Amino acid sequence: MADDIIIDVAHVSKEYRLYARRRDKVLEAIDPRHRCRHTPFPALHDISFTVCRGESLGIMGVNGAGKSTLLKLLCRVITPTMGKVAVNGRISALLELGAGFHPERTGLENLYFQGAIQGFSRRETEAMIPDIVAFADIGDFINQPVKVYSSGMFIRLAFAAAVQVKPDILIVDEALSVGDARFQRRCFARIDEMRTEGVTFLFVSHSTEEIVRQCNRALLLADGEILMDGLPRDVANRYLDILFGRDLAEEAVEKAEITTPQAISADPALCAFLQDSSAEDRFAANPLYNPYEYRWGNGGARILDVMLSSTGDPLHIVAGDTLTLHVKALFLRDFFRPIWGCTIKTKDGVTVYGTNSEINNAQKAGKAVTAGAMAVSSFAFRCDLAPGEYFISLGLATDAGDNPLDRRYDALLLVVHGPTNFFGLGDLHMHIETEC
Ligand SMILES: Nc1ncnc2c1ncn2[C@@H]1O[C@H](COP(=O)(O)OP(=O)(O)OP(=O)(O)O)[C@@H](O)[C@H]1O
Repeated sequence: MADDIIIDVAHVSKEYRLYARRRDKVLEAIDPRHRCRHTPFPALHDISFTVCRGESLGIMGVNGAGKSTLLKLLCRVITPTMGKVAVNGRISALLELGAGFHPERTGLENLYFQGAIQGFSRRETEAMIPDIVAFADIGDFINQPVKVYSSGMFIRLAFAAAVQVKPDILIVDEALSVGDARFQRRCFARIDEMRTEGVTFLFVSHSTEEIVRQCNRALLLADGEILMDGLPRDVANRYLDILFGRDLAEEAVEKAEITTPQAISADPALCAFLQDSSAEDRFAANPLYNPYEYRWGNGGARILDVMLSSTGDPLHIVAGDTLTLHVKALFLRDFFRPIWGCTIKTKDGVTVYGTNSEINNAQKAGKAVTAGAMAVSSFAFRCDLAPGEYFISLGLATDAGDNPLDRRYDALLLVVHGPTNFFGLGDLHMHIETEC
């Protein structure tokens, strides 16, 4: 294995055995005449990838895709049916909640026990314990049997122990999500420190945003195979695609009899925008357009065009300008209450703000439409963002629980210029007063 490769998974398959009845498993184990009383279930099929030292790899996939199986193979909790897993370093894993903790033993006793399992002497474990206890911050519960812990306490202790043993590879499953927000923030801050120290990080999460934020590479698993290996944002988009489908109905556009909105405006550019009844997609001609947008939806409607107006110069947006995004869509079916949405994210995927006509109580935006209707919704806001680059996503959905009609993720790039008198992402217009 090359020096910088810390994990090498080569043609790995994992087959579980499913038994119709519990006694079949026992019979199979003890009696050679009953050797085949199971149905094989392939959880992973011919998986190959390598991870380099210092990489942060996110793993996504729907329930049952094989994520936990893969992590268990890496941690040697289970062995592959075929193929080879090579790991070149110490792994610390936070897999299933409290895995490895004995319920009848106290937190402290479990720490000594785990230390011994990991190959530390009692003295070494003793030296680590004050830091573990301080990080876990569960007070006197450290002396209580872990069976009385809440799931949050469990994960606090498990995480504190996992990071204290100075691993080369830290593996975190969904487990962290049971910790409260403050603890999660401390965990991710600690993970950040470890990553800058060169620790390799493997992270399974259903939160695409968290993976985009924490990882520099991502794998997408589907039905036990690697469907995609790439940049977290691209992989996250593909994952959302699997979750919600992507079947825009091109032919329906041709069939629709189009009616344009009646709105008029004093602004000639806006007037032209409103009256344009073409069913053509005009995004590519917009100066804000991001050609790497990710689009998906069930084709019930199409977001065709967008126009940005501003109290300042729409081509040079300055923090504090009031902006309006006019979004035009063509509906290809009747909808009782379409929901128009808009989200603003940083370039690395952190949502700064998102809303839609439903939660925003914008009754007029959500009024019924018939097939062939073109409608324009406007999203007006004061752009109190820090100078920087942001992606705007637009979406149309219904409250009927179907897939979104059309979603255009990161469709526009908004560049905000300064100056400002704050730091952070958004201007809260803080007022500072001092009395002496
Ligand atoms: N011990 C087992 N015996 C039989 N089948 C199993 C076993 N463990 C997992 N499986 C099956 O293997 C498949 C992959 O499971 P795995 O837990 O790896 O998926 P996952 O992607 O982690 O899912 P989730 O997001 O729900 O945690 C699933 O269909 C699951 O039912």
